[in-house]
Amino acid sequence: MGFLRRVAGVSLRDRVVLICNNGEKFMTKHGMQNLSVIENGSLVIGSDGLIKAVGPAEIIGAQYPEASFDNVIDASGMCVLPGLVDAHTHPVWAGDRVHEFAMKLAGATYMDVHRAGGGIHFTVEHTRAARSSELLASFSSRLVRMQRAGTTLVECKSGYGLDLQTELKMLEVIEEARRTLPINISSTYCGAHAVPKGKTVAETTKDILQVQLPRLKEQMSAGTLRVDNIDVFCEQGVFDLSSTRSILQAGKDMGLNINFHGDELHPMNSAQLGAELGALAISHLEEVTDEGIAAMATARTAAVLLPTTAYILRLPQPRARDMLEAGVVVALGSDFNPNAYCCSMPIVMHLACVNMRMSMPEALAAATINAAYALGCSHTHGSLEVNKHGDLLVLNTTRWEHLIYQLGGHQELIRYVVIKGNVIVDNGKTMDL
Ligand SMILES: N=CN[C@@H](CCC(=O)O)C(=O)O
Ligand SMILES: [Zn+2]
Repeated sequence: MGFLRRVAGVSLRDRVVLICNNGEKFMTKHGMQNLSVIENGSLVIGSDGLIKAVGPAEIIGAQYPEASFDNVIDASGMCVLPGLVDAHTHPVWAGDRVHEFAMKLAGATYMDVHRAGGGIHFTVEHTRAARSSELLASFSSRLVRMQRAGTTLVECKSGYGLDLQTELKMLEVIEEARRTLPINISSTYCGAHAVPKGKTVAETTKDILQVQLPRLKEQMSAGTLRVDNIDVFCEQGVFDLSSTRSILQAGKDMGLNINFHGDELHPMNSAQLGAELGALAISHLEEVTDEGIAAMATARTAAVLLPTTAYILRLPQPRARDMLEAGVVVALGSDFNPNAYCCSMPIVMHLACVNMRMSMPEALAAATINAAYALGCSHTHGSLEVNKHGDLLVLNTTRWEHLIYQLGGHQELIRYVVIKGNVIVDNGKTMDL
């Protein structure tokens, strides 16, 4: 047992929700409805932060006497889940947009605000002016909030720079957080988030292809920046299908995963384009067509659904049920951004269940294994299986469904958040349900 010299252990008398137990990289409808759960289980995390064993408590207990552990969590009467995965966020920015929330409540649409020079443009102005240290400070506190709500892996986009200098500043801030904070980060270049004021789509596309992406490539090759995904906001009045195609293809040629915004406010055939380009994921899809759904199912392109956006903007709900029936890999994201200010995946799952008609097991699979798949990380994250990261939540309840059922109750329900075997959040409270 040499490798177990410094072991963090979780010993349980109750339920461990594995999600899946057969090395699945994603789950479709049937699997999502039949999550793998062990009653009275135990789980062992090694000193390298990876899961070493998980199974019935008697078997694991015999293999690993408690004396071999640095840290033992007795989770009797509680339940254990994989850390939540947030597959879509815009968390690096300066300047909030609470004034625009008021405008939208009074009837303005998202595009009304955008065309009037607000929305993304407002945030770009403030983010360009902000120092890296300010961006890092606010970004870090948002990440801490996400961790407290159970997120252990989060996708983080750039996209409030729209010029080389600010896009790099944002990506460097994301990189710094990745190096210094426990939460796992998947980093996305989203230089095509909007067409900057005073520029055309053609000029912007040219700048991205000829200036921004080549510079990114240099920094990635030099090892100074790690970027995982490429994103474009494919939408009427933003990037059309042809500019979206050329930017995504160029990113793919650099080794980035395609993961973009599509079919949100208008049907754009984004889903078909993504499927054709081998996109790992497409987000939003409120306006996806039947053909788009079929194409995504065949290509195994994940649909990252964002219930907060449809809720806040009063959009039609994404067609989660049709996607699940068609065999699409459905994932969830918070879409945290100055328009949709939500750091909580438990709230996102609740909205997905009520507004998009997903069941609680479907929502949990969409916020764990399928969200990890959308980020190309489901071989290491998204379920409690041997050799995956020891990222998990311990809840103050025997029924994990409380995490979704109790709208906004996650702070009291989450007792521990563990990332790679380290306890990151310890709420030390007991509660009455
Ligand atoms: N739709 C485009 N992008 C974001 C909103 C960004 C913003 O409004 O700042 C989204 O996913 O909802
Ligand atoms: Zn977004």
